[in-house]
Amino acid sequence: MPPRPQPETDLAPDRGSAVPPPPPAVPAAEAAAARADAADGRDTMSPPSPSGAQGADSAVAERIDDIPPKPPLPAASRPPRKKRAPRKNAPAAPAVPDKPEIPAAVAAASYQGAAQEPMATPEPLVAPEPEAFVEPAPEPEQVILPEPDPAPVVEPEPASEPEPESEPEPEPEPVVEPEPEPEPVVEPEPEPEPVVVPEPEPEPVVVPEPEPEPVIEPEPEPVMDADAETFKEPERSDVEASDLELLLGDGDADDAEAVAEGGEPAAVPAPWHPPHDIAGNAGEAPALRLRGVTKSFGQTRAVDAVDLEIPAGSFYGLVGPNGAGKTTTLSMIAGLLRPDSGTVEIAGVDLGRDPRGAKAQMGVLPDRLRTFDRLSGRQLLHYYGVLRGLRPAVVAERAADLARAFDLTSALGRPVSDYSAGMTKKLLLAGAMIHAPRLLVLDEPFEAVDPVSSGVILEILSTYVASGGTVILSSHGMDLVERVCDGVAVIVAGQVLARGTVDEVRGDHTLAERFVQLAGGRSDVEGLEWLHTYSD
Ligand SMILES: Nc1ncnc2c1ncn2[C@@H]1O[C@H](COP(=O)(O)OP(=O)(O)OP(=O)(O)O)[C@@H](O)[C@H]1O
Repeated sequence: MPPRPQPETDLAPDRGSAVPPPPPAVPAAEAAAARADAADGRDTMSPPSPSGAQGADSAVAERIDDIPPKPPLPAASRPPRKKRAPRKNAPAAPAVPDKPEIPAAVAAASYQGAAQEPMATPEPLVAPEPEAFVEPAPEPEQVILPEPDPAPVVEPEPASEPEPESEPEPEPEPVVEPEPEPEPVVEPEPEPEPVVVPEPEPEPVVVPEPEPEPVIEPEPEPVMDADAETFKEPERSDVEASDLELLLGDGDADDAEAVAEGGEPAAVPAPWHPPHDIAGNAGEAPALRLRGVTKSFGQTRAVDAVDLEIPAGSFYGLVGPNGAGKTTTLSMIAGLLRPDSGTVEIAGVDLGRDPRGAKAQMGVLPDRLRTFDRLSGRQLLHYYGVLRGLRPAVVAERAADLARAFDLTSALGRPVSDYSAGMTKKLLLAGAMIHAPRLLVLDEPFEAVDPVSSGVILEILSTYVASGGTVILSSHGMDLVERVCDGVAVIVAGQVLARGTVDEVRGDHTLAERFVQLAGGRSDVEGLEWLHTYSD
């Protein structure tokens, strides 16, 4: 060990009373490390053991054994022991000679001096004179002498003094112990559990089939109890809502607009002489009768004085080129549009005068599949049925039957927005049928529907017609119309150019050929030669 300047003055008087053998010289680096440990308050004064630093650790471990066991801590929350880590790297142990036990007070005093003059030690190491080494050794013993027991026998007591040395060390550890205690409070890592719990939430989102009732109950009121004026509300709000409510309620969109603007609620019936398109029972009101129905959009006359009479139990087709006025005509039949002039009767009930009574006898598949598509298929069918005044149990039973017929059973729990176009069309067709109306008004019911489903729909409709129901549909499928319909009307530019039974209309041609004749033939395709030049 290097000479320690501070103890020299204190130990001079008693020097020689007990002089231990001089310790061997210590390399400068090790001595500096030892002093660094001393400056940190570490136990470098304890006699070096054969194992060096490990011996010091074992001594500390023995002291730790006297401390009551700590509660187990989670690895993550256990604080790092900063004071132990450097001790493992303490290099002084191997070369430090044996030293006598030194009381803690002396050690503290001597290391205080060392800490005050840390840079003075290297110089004595450069000149390792034996005299300098003799001085430090007696230092501890002569410090003991001033104490009550001068006899060297008392020196063993210093052996008991190390105990106080060991006491202060455990002190920091008890300080460490309380620290972990609060951490166990942090342990409640049950936090991840509540995080895991929310995962099941998506399931209740998928289950929301009890929702239909709360969703449906509020809205039927304005519809079922409505008179013509109440339809101003759906007009103001939502196009989709108004479509469905108008299909089921008392008025139509134009009624609402007219009433809101202070105009007349319905068109004045025009004089009309019924053309009997197809044979019906004498004296029985036709399922559908149009008299001079006209509708214009600005300068465009979409429907121009259309007359139709369709007996009950008919399967009737409305055909025509794009923009001919088919959808406009069907919309006026359904009550979605109010004619500019003319009248619409459903089973003898004037739609303009008694929209509620007329609509109660109709089921409508509108052209655009606008609906409440955030509902599931089952919810939407429930909505349709309850709005029609059916009891929920009846609705559920019929919905299951229709879904089975249209191969939608597995899709009933899914939102309608996720349906394909064909699935949506079949679902809305089921909704149009759920209240068993006398008349079905279907705008292109087979569009986007696969052949299998088309066959199913045709079978259902044929059975429906055979039992007395009436169907009027629009379609571009001439073959289909020719095959399944009893009567047909060809409408071009808003006017009916031909009507009657299918045989009457097609004559000696196919219905497609007759359609082309009436619609004006093929358009001019000249001038498109550039299409064959290919830009690449
Ligand atoms: N809301 C509207 N506003 C303005 N014009 C309209 C409106 N609805 C339809 N029309 C016009 O009325 C005419 C008839 O349209 P409609 O939809 O009834 O034809 P369509 O026979 O059903 O055609 P498609 O076979 O293509 O469905 C077209 O000229 C169309 O542009």
